[in-house]
Parts: sequence; C-alpha cells; structure tokens
Amino acid sequence: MALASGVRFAARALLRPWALLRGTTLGRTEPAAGGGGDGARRFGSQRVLVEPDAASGVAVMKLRNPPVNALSLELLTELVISLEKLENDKTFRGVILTSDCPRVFCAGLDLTEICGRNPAHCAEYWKAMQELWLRTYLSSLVLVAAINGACPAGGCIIALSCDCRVLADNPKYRIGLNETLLGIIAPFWLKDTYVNTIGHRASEQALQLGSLFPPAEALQVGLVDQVVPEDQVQSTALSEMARWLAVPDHARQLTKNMMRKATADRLLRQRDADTQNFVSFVCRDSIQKSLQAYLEKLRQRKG
Ligand SMILES: CC/C=C\CCC/C=C/C(=O)SCCNC(=O)CCNC(=O)[C@H](O)C(C)(C)COP(=O)(O)OP(=O)(O)OC[C@H]1O[C@@H](n2cnc3c(N)ncnc32)[C@H](O)[C@@H]1OP(=O)(O)O
Repeated sequence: MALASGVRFAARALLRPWALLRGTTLGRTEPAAGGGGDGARRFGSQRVLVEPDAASGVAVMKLRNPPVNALSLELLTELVISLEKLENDKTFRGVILTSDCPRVFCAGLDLTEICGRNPAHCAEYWKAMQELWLRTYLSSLVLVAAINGACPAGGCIIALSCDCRVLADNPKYRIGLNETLLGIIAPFWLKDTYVNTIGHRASEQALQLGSLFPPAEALQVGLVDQVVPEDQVQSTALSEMARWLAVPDHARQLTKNMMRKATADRLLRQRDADTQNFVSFVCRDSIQKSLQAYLEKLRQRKG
C-alpha cells in the first residue's frame, strides 16, 4: 500500500540516527522465564519488552520506562522499531500493548523532553510522536491495549490508536486527554482520533474540560471496550484478540485502512506544518512556564 510504504520510508528516515538510542540494546533476544522453544523467546529493547508467542501469532509488548512510562524520545523510537519488527515477521498477527510499570499504563509526553529544550529538540521529539501514532493507527496487526494503569494524554492516544481497549477496574486508572489542564492544546490528529472513538459532542466536552475518566465512565462514553478486574486484564485482552483474529486478515486490514486512512492522511499532508506549530507553541515563554509549573506540581505531590 502506497501509504504504508510512505510511512515506512518516513520511519526509516527518522530512525536512521541510531545515536538517538542512548544506551539501548535493540534486537536483544533472551529466553522468557520458564520458556523453551522459539515461541517462548522474548526480545525487545531497554524500554520495550516483547514476549512473542509464535504458536498463537500474538506478541505481548510491555512498556517499561519507569517510573511512569513517560514517552521519552528513546521510548517512542523503541516502540516504533519493535512494532516494525513484528509487522515484518509474518508469524505475528496481533500485539497486546501493556505496561510493565505498576499502576501506570503511560503518563503521556515526557514533559522533560519539551521543557527547557531548544526548538530543534522539540521538533525531533514531536516527529517521533507523530511517527508512533501513524505506525500504531495504521498498523496491519491487530492491536489490543491492556490498560493496567493510569492513561492520561499521550498514553490515551496510544490506547486509542489500538483496535480495542481493556481497562483494569481501579478508580485511580483514569483515561482521557487532559491537555487543557496543562495549558496546552491537543493537535488536530489527537482530536480526530478522539472524535473517531467517542463522537463529536463527547469529544468537544471532554477535550475542553480536560476530562480524565474513571473506568465506569470511560466505558460509558466509549473510550474503552471492556472494564474488568485488574487480574483479568491480560486474559480478557487475549480473548478480545482471539475475536479479532477470527476474521480473515486481508478483509480486516483493508477495512481498518478504509476507516482510518483519511484521518492519517490529514496528518501526512501537513506533517511539517504540524511540527512547526507544535514547536512554536511549546517554545513560547508562557507555555514553558505552565509546563514547568505542572512538572513542579507533579514533583511536589510526591510523598
Ligand atoms: C500544539 C500542541 C501541543 C501539545 C500537544 C501535546 C499532546 C500530548 C500531551 C501530553 O501527553 S502532556 C503529558 C500529560 N500527562 C499528564 O498529565 C500525567 C502526569 N502524571 C501524572 O498524573 C502521574 O504521574 C501519574 C501518571 C498518574 C502517576 O502517578 P504516580 O503517583 O504513580 O507517580 P508520580 O506522580 O509520583 O510521578 C513519578 C515521577 O514521574 C514524573 N512524571 C510524571 N508524569 C510525567 C510526565 N508526563 N513527564 C515527565 N515526568 C513525569 C513525576 O514528576 C515524578 O518525578 P519525580 O520522581 O522526579 O518526582
């Protein structure tokens, strides 16, 4: 598909600077605990653990960037590479995306990547964020988010770009796009993803208010597909996966593309402008002050 190869090309161009991966060990393969044959070997990188099961064609991909899986440049890059690796391996048809960090699925953008950084760094960072969204949103694989922790902002976007979401029933595990509460604005492609999932009116309200929905409300508004006890998140994600994998791949993939292509194309058409917009916005003094104040509040909240 022209779009898919365009995205792949853009990803390669973006990912060529390997120096970016400070201290990563991409491609490392090691036996899973208690594992034996190929199907039980795990691979991944420092911040993304992949547990592949060749027999079922499903891999579990765990974010492990403690303490809160903030989306650092390295994590974004490693996620894209791990996903590409699975997409290129015909053994795999589905990925369950989950967190290896207790109580947090993903805290969203790593604010330290955009606070006090120069415009060039902010641009590089934002391109990596765009790339991850394009990759996940258009993935040929079935992606199921097993949301085992808090899921604000950029974390919510990762979950929304999956095909299906299972959330653990814990009132602390809230999900949503809370950007306005930080004094920032979700870009149009985050807004579009929200609208595609929960509809226009619900998005209008939730985006303006910066709502973070607890599980029952997230289910009601349609942000997640299932809410289950915490110890059943993984097994429910696997059952959901089986349901999606029961459909022939080519028909499901073409249908997914038909549903999502226009939204992704909109970003692809104006990617540079979106990057410039992000950089000029976050580099404003007033926005830097709000972000610093928010980070400070997070740090003081501790203990
Ligand atoms: C023009 C377009 C402009 C912008 C579009 C941007 C779109 C996307 C935006 C985003 O994603 S912005 C990020 C939004 N994220 C949040 O608001 C979440 C903030 N974090 C939390 O609410 C909590 O940390 C938590 C995820 C619920 C986890 O709580 P917990 O109590 O377990 O951890 P604690 O708060 O103590 O945090 C531990 C540690 O981690 C630091 N931290 C937390 N979140 C971030 C983050 N997003 N980026 C960087 N660092 C983060 C926190 O400060 C603590 O650090 P410390 O140990 O040094 O004190």
